[in-house]
Amino acid sequence: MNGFDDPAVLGSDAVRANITKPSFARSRPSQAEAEAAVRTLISWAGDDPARPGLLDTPSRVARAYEEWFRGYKEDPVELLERTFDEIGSYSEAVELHGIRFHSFCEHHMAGIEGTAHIAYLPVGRVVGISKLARAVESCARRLQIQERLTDEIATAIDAALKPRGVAVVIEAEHGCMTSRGIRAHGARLVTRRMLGAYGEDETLRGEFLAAAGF
Ligand SMILES: Nc1nc2c(ncn2[C@@H]2O[C@H](COP(=O)(O)OP(=O)(O)OP(=O)(O)O)[C@@H](O)[C@H]2O)c(=O)[nH]1
Ligand SMILES: [Zn+2]
Repeated sequence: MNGFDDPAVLGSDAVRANITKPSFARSRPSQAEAEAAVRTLISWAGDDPARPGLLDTPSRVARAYEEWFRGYKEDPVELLERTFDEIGSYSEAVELHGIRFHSFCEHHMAGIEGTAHIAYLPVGRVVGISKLARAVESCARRLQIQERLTDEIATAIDAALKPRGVAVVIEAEHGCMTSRGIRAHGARLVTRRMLGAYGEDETLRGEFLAAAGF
């Protein structure tokens, strides 16, 4: 089983819709408005946005936001759709481990530093491995909670490749829990999404988790 035949088990249409390029980009404020907002936050933090060292900061922050939130301009499914079908009779798991990423939590806009591990069981085609890492980046460079990030990566792979199964595990440290609040340094959140055969086959799932270091 693959695709969206069973939304209760596999990635749902709602998740699929969320990871495509969002339509709210139409109402995007201007760069001048973004820079004014940064000046407001500098004042709120207690500093003077007019002092020389901070004069260029709003435009730098706006440029940094273009990078940090680049994911809103991308569609991870599109990135994954360039596939190769000359794979002989290969149908074993394809696994990519240790994909480092940087994201932002949607509650505090604090950094999330994490590592993703991915596996899928190809049916007649595979994707270039860099595209798996690009799909992680595309989903991560948005405001996220880790559970949804995990789900979106799995759903994107499932939608693009129609494999027999997809497994995604993410371990990450959340800045909102380490630099503020409870200050639980070193605490890591682990989330996983198992679709198709990975949801059904405990042995397969166990092999993947062991290879991912769990
Ligand atoms: N499940 C989940 N929770 C997250 C994630 N990122 C941040 N959070 C949590 O989101 C919650 C937001 O809770 P609130 O009580 O509204 O915010 P807060 O008062 O700043 O909470 P504290 O962090 O406990 O000070 C916090 O418990 C965060 O730890 C995530 O990716 N997944
Ligand atoms: Zn947070």
